[in-house]
Amino acid sequence: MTAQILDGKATAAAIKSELAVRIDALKAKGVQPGLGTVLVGDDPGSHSYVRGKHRDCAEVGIASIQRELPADATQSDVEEVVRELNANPACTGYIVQLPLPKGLDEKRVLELMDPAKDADGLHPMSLGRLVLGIEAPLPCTPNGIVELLRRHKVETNGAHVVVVGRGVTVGRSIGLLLTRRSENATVTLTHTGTRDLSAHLRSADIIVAAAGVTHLVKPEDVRPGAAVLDVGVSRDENGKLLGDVHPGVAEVAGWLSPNPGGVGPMTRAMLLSNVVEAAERAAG
Ligand SMILES: Nc1nc2c(c(=O)[nH]1)N[C@@H](CN(C=O)c1ccc(C(=O)N[C@@H](CCC(=O)O)C(=O)O)cc1)CN2
Repeated sequence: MTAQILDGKATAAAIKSELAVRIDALKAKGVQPGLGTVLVGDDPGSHSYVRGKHRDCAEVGIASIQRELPADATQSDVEEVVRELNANPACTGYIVQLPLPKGLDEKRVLELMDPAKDADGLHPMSLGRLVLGIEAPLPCTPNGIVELLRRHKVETNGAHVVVVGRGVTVGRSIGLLLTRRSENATVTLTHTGTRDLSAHLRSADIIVAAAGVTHLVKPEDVRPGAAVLDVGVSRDENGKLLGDVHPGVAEVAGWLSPNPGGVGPMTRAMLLSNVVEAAERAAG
C-alpha cells in the first residue's frame, strides 16, 4: 500500500482563495483586517514562520503589523508591546510567536493579550471557551489538522485518534476539537511518559504525531490503512527538516500528511481564518 497524501499545501491554497473573497467583502464595508506578530529573539525557525505569516497576509489582503524584540528583551519589554497591540486599532488580531526565549513567562504574556484580538486561539479565555463549547478562535494547528482531514473526507466519526505529544500548541487542545459532536472521535493523548506507546499507536485509526522526536512513529506502529499526520519538527546536522514519522510509514498508512507540506501550511491558513473571523465578528 502507498498512502494517499493529505496535501496541506494545496488545501491551504484553496482556503486562502476562499478567505481572499471574504476579505474583499470586509474591505467593501470599510473594514481592513490587520495581523500583528510579536517575535522575540533570533531563533531562525521562528523568524521563518513569522515571515511566512506576513507573506500569507500580503497574498490575501490582510495588513501586517510586525513587532520584533531582541533575545535579551525583558518581561516588561514584551508586555509593553502586548499592551501597545491591545490598544492599536489597526491591529484586529495578533500572535506572540512561541516559544519565547528562556526566562520569559509565556503564560503571563498570553494572559495579558486582549482575548478579542487572540488570533492564535491560545489565550486562556479562548481555550476555556473551547472547553465549554462557546464560540472562540481555535488553536491553529489542531484546527488545521481537523480541516485537512475534513477536506480529504477522512472519517473522524467513531474513529480512535491517538495523539503523541502534550505541548500547548497541539497535543493539549486537539482532543477538545476532535471530540466535539461534529467530529465525534475518541481521543487518546500519549506523551513521553506513556508506557508501551507502540500498542496505543497500533490501535489507532488516526495518528497525530506532535512530539518533535525524529521518526518516532515507525511502520510497525501503524495499523494498515490508518491516517497518519506528521506534525513534529526536528532538524538534522545540516538543518534539514525531519518529521516524527518514519518514511517507511508511507507503505503502511492509508493517508499520510507530508512534512513539510502537510500540517504546517494548514497552521498558517487557520491563522488567517481566525483573523478574518474576528474582523467579521467586529464588523457585525
Ligand atoms: N504563536 C504560535 N507559535 C507557534 C505556533 C503557533 O501556532 N502559534 N506553531 C508552531 C510554529 N508555526 C507557527 O507559528 C508553524 C510551523 C510550521 C509552519 C510551516 O509552514 N512549515 C513548513 C515547513 C517550513 C520549514 O521548512 O521549516 C511546512 O510544514 O511545510 C508554519 C507555522 C510553533 N510556534
